[in-house]
Amino acid sequence: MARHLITSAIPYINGIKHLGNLVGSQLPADLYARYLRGRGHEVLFLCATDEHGTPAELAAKKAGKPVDQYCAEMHGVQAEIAKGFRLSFDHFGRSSSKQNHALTQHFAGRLADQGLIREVSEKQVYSVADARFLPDRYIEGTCPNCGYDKARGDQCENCTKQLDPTDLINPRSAISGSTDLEVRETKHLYLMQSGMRAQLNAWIDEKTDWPILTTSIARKWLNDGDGLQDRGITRDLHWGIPVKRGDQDWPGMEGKVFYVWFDAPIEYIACAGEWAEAHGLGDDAWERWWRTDKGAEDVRYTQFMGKDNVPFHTLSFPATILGSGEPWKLVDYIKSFNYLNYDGGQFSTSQGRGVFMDQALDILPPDYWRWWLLSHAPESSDSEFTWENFQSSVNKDLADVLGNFVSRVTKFCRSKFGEAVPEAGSYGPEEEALIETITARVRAYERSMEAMEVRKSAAELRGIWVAGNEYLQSVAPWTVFKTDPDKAAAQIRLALNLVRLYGVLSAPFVPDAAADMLKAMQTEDDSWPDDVRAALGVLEAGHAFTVPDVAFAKITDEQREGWQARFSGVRE
Ligand SMILES: Nc1ncnc2c1ncn2[C@@H]1O[C@H](COP(=O)(O)OP(=O)(O)OP(=O)(O)O)[C@@H](O)[C@H]1O
Ligand SMILES: [Zn+2]
Repeated sequence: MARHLITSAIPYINGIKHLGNLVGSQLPADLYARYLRGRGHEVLFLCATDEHGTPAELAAKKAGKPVDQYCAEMHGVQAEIAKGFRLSFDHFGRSSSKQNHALTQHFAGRLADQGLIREVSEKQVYSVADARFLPDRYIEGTCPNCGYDKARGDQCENCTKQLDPTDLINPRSAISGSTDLEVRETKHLYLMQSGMRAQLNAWIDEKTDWPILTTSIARKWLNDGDGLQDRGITRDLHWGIPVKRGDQDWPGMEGKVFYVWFDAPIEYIACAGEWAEAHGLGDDAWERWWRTDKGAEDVRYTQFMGKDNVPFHTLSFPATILGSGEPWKLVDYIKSFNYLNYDGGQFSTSQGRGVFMDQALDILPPDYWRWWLLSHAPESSDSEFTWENFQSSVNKDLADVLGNFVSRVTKFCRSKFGEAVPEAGSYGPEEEALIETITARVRAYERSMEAMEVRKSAAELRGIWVAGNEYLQSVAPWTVFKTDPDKAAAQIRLALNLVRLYGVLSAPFVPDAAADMLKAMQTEDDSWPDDVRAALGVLEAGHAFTVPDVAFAKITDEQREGWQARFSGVRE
């Protein structure tokens, strides 16, 4: 038994996530966590909401709520939807937790002690009417490039040009509209990442088994142009973690908070602390996952994320950890994803384009989405969601192959032998061949899952389902029954055991259907088939079962067309 720490990129708080976000982080992390638990490993699977920064403040303002209340509510919404998708987090935390406040301040203090923080004096726009500095999105004005009059301080949405707030013509406060603005000096802390370039390069070079997507993005940021740059870790904002040096005040930094990119990954650690607290456990319970001096040497830590998050996880967060000089656990494997696109364009939260997690659950149960998304995960390149593909994959794989197998076997048995595993007959060459095929396929499935090759794992699992169907098709117990009922009984005995096996193997992908299969087989034995032959004998003659309800209804053309129309515009 090994110990696995698994984290998914933490979703930003300002809205409900779309299916791209889901398949790019939380869902494959859940697949892996469920698989490893199924194999008997000890797993701690963590996720949280990423709550600080200007977008959260602005979204709260738009909703007419105080930002802390807005974040608490949105955390509740995201937690509920995560449950709806059966995401099996051991804890779903919040980057605004007291644990993250303390740890973020602790890391900043350590980095300063190690000489890795410097103070920088910058010019920033200050609003006299609002009595505050106005970072990026808080300031609007006319774009110097294209003349668009609602350009933001960080970027013009019209011409996409990256801007500095001081570039804007006729700038005004996005909070009050005031034009009583002036440029003032303000001091910020910078993390001296540039000095850690060689150390980070050497660390990335060790990671020969990481996805190319991960290491190529890391190397680009490390080495392109002037190479990895120092980065500001503080902001002139109200909402965030107050700047402190450990538990001490930081002279000159009064009223400032840490920049969200700095505190968000530290939440991976803090979340373990939240988990321990939620379970009434002490510090040693979470430290044995995170501190190599306190029991975490044998932990394997895997992170899941979309490609835009890779630089922070390969460089900035490791710089924080390594720079602290303390024995914190470093990530062992980063599984990154390309993007899932939506029907000829991109998913977009800001534009409300695509299907969002709450809407998806509104129209179909989680297994349908989980299966399609995972079996089409954007691994080697971007992939695309289309309603046609969704309909045909779900109907073929889940209804025609898996659902049909379960239903045919159980119904046939009920009508010919009754609702218990039949006793007569013995296995012949076809059964032996099937056991061999399934054994080989289960081993291949395990290899793909261990390598976190999501699409390949889905294909292997589908292959295991197909093998059962092909067996049934070729031995045709319904025909055999007429001349040799004992032989048909043996065939059905094996097939019923396959239903249980499918329940065990399919659980990481389609947990609800898997649970239904085990329930119908009236067994709680969900142990992993290390020995497939033995696993196919778990349900002995006489063991009672029930015929499950239709596990997967087919998606009709009418449904598809309706959803296609409903999700073609933008979310209001
Ligand atoms: N279209 C996509 N396909 C796959 N993964 C995605 C996609 N868009 C975002 N992600 C990933 O989803 C995870 C959660 O994203 P986050 O909440 O930070 O939103 P985001 O990256 O700002 O996305 P968006 O801009 O669409 O809201 C991140 O790991 C991100 O890389
Ligand atoms: Zn412009």
